[in-house]
Order: sequence, then structure tokens, then C-alpha cells
Amino acid sequence: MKITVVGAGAVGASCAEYIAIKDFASEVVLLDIKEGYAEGKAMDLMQTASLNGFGTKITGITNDYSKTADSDVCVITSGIPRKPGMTREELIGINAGIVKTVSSSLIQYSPNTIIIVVSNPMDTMAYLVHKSTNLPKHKIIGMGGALDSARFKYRLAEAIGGPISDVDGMVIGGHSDTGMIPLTRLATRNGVPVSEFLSEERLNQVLEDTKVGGATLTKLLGTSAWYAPGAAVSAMVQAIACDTKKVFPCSAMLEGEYGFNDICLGVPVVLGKNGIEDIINIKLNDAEIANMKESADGVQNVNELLEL
Ligand SMILES: NC(=O)c1ccc[n+]([C@@H]2O[C@H](COP(=O)([O-])OP(=O)(O)OC[C@H]3O[C@@H](n4cnc5c(N)ncnc54)[C@H](O)[C@@H]3O)[C@@H](O)[C@H]2O)c1
Ligand SMILES: O=C(O)C[C@H](O)C(=O)O
Repeated sequence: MKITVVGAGAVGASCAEYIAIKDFASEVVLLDIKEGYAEGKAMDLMQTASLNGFGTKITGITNDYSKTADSDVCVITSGIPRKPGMTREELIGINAGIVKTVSSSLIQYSPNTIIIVVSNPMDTMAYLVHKSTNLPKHKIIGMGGALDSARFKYRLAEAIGGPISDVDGMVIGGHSDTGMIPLTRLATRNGVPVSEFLSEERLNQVLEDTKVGGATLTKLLGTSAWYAPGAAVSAMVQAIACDTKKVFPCSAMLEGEYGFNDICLGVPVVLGKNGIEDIINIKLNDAEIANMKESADGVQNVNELLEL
């Protein structure tokens, strides 16, 4: 299994590290436009192999896409991250050009690959990859919901005062400060609805903290987060590489699902060796449907800024 990660910055390197540590891929190629940068990150990571006990070979490349040939999965993290006070949507001007060029270069050498889009504004960048490549829709997957759901579980466990491993929950909708929809109604602590343990007010606080999870970290770090994003991508890559059929909320191109068309939005999907193997249509209540509509409108407004 050959995985290419474009962008050897904070998220790309973290993603490569987690993939290697989980030891399910034979090869990870890290590619960056900055001369020598991916080579340096790859060498540093390879020097952890004997310490962390993995056999994955990580190589670093400066912009030579021929070295990415025949990748099974390609991850796009190239582009600029936001600074405190910015929204993800403000990154579109620079990142759209980068994502468009990178995706067509990847496909030139790996025409059958599966692409995971990470660069922000992610739902719009995933849409752009759909519109600018001829890959089938199940092979283009946006990463947002896996990360947002991990943050939701962190906040739920914190509020409950129990272990994160005991809580389950999912965030659907757009990967934006206002568009995320943490499904509090369906979240559980070991199968018991979380509303049994938390007041409505506390649950609303969990919801709000989850939605601004990325902005909170950006304010603390001065740039956006990388550990949980890298872990979220690596979990998705593992589900594809090992054909686990695990369910993650991912940004998928919708063709009628949830009542939407021609938009990439976060919905629960089954991930396996073919990429998105199924989109799960969960029954939402009226308030959740209204939130999805509002979230989709927000993503649509950003999509309209693209020059397709
Ligand atoms: N979807 C998500 O959940 C999620 C999570 C975290 C970060 N992000 C996004 O991921 C992107 C990367 O974040 P980061 O913190 O790793 O940024 P970073 O600045 O640390 O790394 C980005 C890397 O991309 C490289 N790059 C730029 N243009 C390139 C090109 N044309 N070809 C190859 N490489 C190129 C840069 O040289 C840099 O090393 C940002 O857009 C950020 O908003 C998304
Ligand atoms: O918040 C950001 O800008 C980066 C990323 O989308 C995140 O949620 O961490």
C-alpha cells in the first residue's frame, strides 16, 4: 500500500507519522513544494522507526510527482492554514489554486488513486477536486467530520467526567465554525443517551465548544492544529488501506442524499478499499434538517467563489 501525502507541513507530517506508527502501509511519500523540506521531515521521521517500531518506508520529495506514481491513496494537505481571528473560508483565494494544481498532478501519475482532501476551506476544496478531475465520486473524500467528532467526544467526556473511550458521537455538516452539526441527540455514554448525564445547558456548551474547536486551538497555537487532524486523516487512510468498513462522517459529493445535490458536505459514510462505499442516510429531526440546510447554504456560498 503506497500513500502519498502532499504538504509536509504540520498536518502532512503528523499524518505521515501516525500512518507509520500504525504500521499498515509499506510506503509513505511526503511531497512539498519547499526545497528539501519533505526530505528533511521524512528523514527525521525515519529516524524514529527503530524507536517507535515501524517498518513503513517514508520518503521525502520536492515537487517531483513521478515519485508518487501508483499511489493507492493521496492526501492533500498543501496550502496555507488560518491565523487567529480568521475563518477557514478566507483561505480560498490561495488554497483553491494550490489544490487544483496538486490534484491534477497527482492523478497524472496515479489515475486510480483515492484522494483525501484536508486543505481548507475543506468542503469547497473537495468540491473543487470533484469538478477539476475525472475521478469517480466515491474516490474523493473530504476530512473534517472525523476530526470534529473526535473533538466532540473529547468535550463530551470532559463534561461527563468519564473516559473518552466511553462516549460516542458524531458531527455532520460543513467543516466550518458555524456549519458543524454535533448530533447531541444521538451521542451516548456506553449506549446511554448523554442527556441522562448532562443538563441541556451543559450539552449546549459542549456543542458550542465543539463547533469552535479549530478556532480555539488556532488562538492558542497561533496557527491551526495538527495532531488531531493528522490522527483523523491516518484513521481514514487505515480504514481504506485495511478495508475495515468503519463509519466516519466525511465530506462526500451528494446526489440526492439528505436532499442535497452537487455539493460536498459532511455525512456518515462507510470507508473501505473503494473509498466511500456507502453514504448512510440517518433520520434527522426537523431542527437537525434545518441545521443541515443552513450548513449546506454556507458551503454553497463559498463554492460559488470558485472559478471552475
Ligand atoms: N480539514 C481539516 O480538518 C483540517 C485540519 C487541519 C488543517 N487543515 C488545513 O490543512 C492545510 C495545511 O495546514 P498545515 O497546518 O499543515 O499548514 P503548513 O503551513 O504547516 O503546511 C502546509 C504545507 O503545504 C506546502 N505547500 C504549499 N503549496 C504547495 C504546493 N503547491 N505543493 C506542495 N506543497 C505545497 C507548504 O510548503 C507547507 O509545507 C491548511 O489549509 C489548513 O487549514 C484542515
Ligand atoms: O481550524 C482550522 O483552521 C484547521 C482545521 O480545519 C481544524 O479544524 O483544526
